[in-house]
Amino acid sequence: MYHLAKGLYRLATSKEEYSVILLGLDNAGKTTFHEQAKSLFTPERPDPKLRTVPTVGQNVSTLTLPDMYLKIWDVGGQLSLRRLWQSYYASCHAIVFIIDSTDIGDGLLLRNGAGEDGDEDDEDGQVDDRNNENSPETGARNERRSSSSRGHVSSGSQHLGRLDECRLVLEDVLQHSETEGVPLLILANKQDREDCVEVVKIKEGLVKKVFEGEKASSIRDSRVLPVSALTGTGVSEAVDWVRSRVKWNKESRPPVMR
Ligand SMILES: Nc1nc2c(ncn2[C@@H]2O[C@H](COP(=O)(O)OP(=O)(O)OP(=O)(O)O)[C@@H](O)[C@H]2O)c(=O)[nH]1
Ligand SMILES: [Mg+2]
Repeated sequence: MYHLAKGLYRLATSKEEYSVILLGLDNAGKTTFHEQAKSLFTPERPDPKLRTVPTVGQNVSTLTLPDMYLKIWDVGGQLSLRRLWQSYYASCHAIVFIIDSTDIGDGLLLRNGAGEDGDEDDEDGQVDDRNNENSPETGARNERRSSSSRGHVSSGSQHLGRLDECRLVLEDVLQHSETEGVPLLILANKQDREDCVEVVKIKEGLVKKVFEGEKASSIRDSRVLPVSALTGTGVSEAVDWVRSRVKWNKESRPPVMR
């Protein structure tokens, strides 16, 4: 009787737990996004720690949502750390791939096919609180970006960014057999900055090309959203997208009960 009651109690109080991995090049804003998500969705509601350092290893937290726990794995994006990502693929329920929209070279995206005026996608409206003057992206941080950006290309005064590196890394993630069918959210981060590339250009010039190369059999839920992890704009919407897509995909990737 005791065991039955205990079992029923557990059933009534337990929730599904899903896991999501944050991927992207170093300096993309994964840890900043993670901090904002924790601040919004953990019971303690801690202030986000926005002075980040490059992640070596992993940061983990569990968000408490009304209908599930969402475990976040924030891993390091530096080149030497990317080989560790694959150890998370089999157990993750969604992938959030974060792009630094100020470091993928506007010029290159346009040459790769996205029109200047692009077809605006109403669904994915731009984040409109651009406050570059107040941007805490300091000189020191920019230094960090230059030194860690192995794929960073510049030609004269033109900053061509890390578009190719970003594309290759994303392709590599999606080609891995263990990520097949896993919902993918691509976040065009740093949309608060004046020099960011608009989400429509990122979709046309980068994401579309990556998907064209995907195996025809690999059907996955995907979405591109503009965010500013630093200001927090779009973070809640991003978490909500993940929440709905992992549930949708639960027959393929069942949750664990907690
Ligand atoms: N302006 C602006 N800066 C941002 C934004 N998100 C992150 N940053 C800055 O970008 C830098 C890198 O952010 P992190 O969150 O540490 O980047 P990361 O992807 O975790 O980097 P690794 O751990 O090395 O892989 C920091 O200086 C952040 O303040 C954003 O939305 N807007
Ligand atoms: Mg980090």
